[in-house]
Amino acid sequence: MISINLHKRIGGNKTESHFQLSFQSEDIIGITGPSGKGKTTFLKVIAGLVHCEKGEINFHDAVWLDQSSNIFLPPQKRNVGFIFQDYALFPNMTVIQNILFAKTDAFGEKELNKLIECFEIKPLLNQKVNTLSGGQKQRVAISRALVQLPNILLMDEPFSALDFRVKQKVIDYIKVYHQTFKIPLLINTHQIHELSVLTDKIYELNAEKLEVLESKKTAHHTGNVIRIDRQNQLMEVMVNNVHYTLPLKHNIEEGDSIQLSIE
Ligand SMILES: Nc1ncnc2c1ncn2[C@@H]1O[C@H](COP(=O)(O)OP(=O)(O)OP(=O)(O)O)[C@@H](O)[C@H]1O
Repeated sequence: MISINLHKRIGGNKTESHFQLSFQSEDIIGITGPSGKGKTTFLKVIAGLVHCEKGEINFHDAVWLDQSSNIFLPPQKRNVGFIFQDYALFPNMTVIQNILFAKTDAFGEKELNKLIECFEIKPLLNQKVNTLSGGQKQRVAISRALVQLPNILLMDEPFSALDFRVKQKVIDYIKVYHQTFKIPLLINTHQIHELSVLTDKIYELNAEKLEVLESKKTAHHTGNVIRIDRQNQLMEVMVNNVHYTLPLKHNIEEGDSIQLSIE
């Protein structure tokens, strides 16, 4: 069990925001909410990059943070994978140098080749990162975090620069990666439909606290099919103002209502 309980003043706020959640290694957690409420800041506190006013982080049996006992495990000992909004790649290194810098031996060559293939970065491997487009940089940043096999993967708007087709491939890869390595994922995004295809639970950081927005374990709804992508055999379904991207079912047309049970 991973339990996080943090209090921090965000921006110039006088009151502290409260960020509290618990989850298992098998979980993928989504966090959404209005801009500037502190989603990125709280991810940085979990990584140990930013301090908070008050709080505890228990990672299974290890205490990463306990302000009341002056316990603060430094970032390098937490082995956190962080995908930053601005990618934070080494600009003068090539793509493969960036990836190999982070890669752990436990992430084998075969797995690396599969990732390179799936993320479509093979032609870019020997290019300097500062010559890449935003979407290409983002794929490298995700790759670099994945090959690290971190204790937890913190992803800040990880798919924002990817086109629809590549995004589906990356999301599918991450689902399998998560099932294989059982690394918990915390994903910040405004693109809530991206979260819905991946996450077990979605929280919203709003009004200075974190609230459950959706839990897949209880989601059984009627949805409207708002878009069909026949090329990739996907359909976009809207349920209670949340978008889901799902495999296309037979005989479904745009505008249809369908029953959606998500486990
Ligand atoms: N390095 C910094 N120095 C000072 N203030 C900062 C810094 N980074 C962020 N802030 C402030 O902290 C507040 C929260 O920012 P944060 O990036 O955590 O919000 P967010 O919810 O992730 O926003 P977004 O959804 O736009 O990414 C904002 O008011 C921002 O101006």
